[in-house]
Amino acid sequence: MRASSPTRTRPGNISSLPESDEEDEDSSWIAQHPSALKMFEEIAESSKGKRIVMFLDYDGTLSPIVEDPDRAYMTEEMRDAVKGVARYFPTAIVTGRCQDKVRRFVKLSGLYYAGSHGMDIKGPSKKTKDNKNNNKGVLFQAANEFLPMIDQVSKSLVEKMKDVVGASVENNKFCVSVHYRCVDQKDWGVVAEHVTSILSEYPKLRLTQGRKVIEIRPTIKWDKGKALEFLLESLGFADSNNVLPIYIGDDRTDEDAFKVLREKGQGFGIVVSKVPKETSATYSLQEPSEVGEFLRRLVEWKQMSLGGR
Ligand SMILES: O=P(O)(O)OC[C@H]1O[C@H](O[C@H]2O[C@H](CO)[C@@H](O)[C@H](O)[C@H]2O)[C@H](O)[C@@H](O)[C@@H]1O
Repeated sequence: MRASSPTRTRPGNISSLPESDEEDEDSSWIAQHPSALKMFEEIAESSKGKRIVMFLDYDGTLSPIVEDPDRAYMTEEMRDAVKGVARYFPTAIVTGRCQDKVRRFVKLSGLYYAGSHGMDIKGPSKKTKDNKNNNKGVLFQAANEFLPMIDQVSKSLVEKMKDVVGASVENNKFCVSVHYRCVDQKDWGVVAEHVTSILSEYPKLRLTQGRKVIEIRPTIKWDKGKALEFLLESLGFADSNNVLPIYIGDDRTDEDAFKVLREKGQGFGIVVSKVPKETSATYSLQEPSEVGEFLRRLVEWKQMSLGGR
């Protein structure tokens, strides 16, 4: 499972190789995926005459990675930055988390939320006369028939992981996450074995991997890339040249969205990573604080272009 964490393309394990090799490698990666902050003017320039649509992953992008998934809070500064962006551009949170949970973390109305890797998409909620949020914003649920199965598999995993110190299971409604960040590395194999043995009874479910997490999800052809396409279409931008989608994410599952943008030749993927890794993103940012800075600059630039409003 070592490879399931963000990977760094390292030379072979020969200890005498000079450190500078690594620096060369880093600098060639950064040349291929330059900082979105350094390239801000170019990005802003290419959006002229186009409508920016912003797609934001949550964990590792808006909130720093922490040990306890239930405490992955975003800062108030980040919340303000996202709120600012959403004031000017349609904005979606696209996450592996279940939609309700990420909504509780982000705490902003007026956004699109695509939870469970895009299998559960809801538009901005509207308040009814009695001031309750209505449900009309539901746009899409890709895998309803899998709900009982996901529930069942989640319960079996909870049971099975009881004997692995540090492992935890998170039910994300249309998918399940098995976390091993806090598991001693010598027991990672046990986690993998438990997951594989349970999954062998569910041929309609598959595994993907994220940052120290194994994700179990339906075999349907749906991912964050499909969610991005779906949202662009819902916003009226299918086959439009007047749109500039920007997707910011840190994880392997975000690569599906980066690939869609690359294949469409439209917009940009921005990967959040401190280390070189294989990616289809165009630009990079090092960490969530830089994501916040990028979002704030976008807002300032938009306000300037509107004459200070
Ligand atoms: O698509 P994302 O929003 O990036 O969600 C992917 C997974 O993110 C969360 O796990 C990750 O963040 C946790 C909190 O920082 C960290 O403890 C864990 O090791 C990371 O993998 C979330 O808890 C998972 O359910 C998501 O699938």
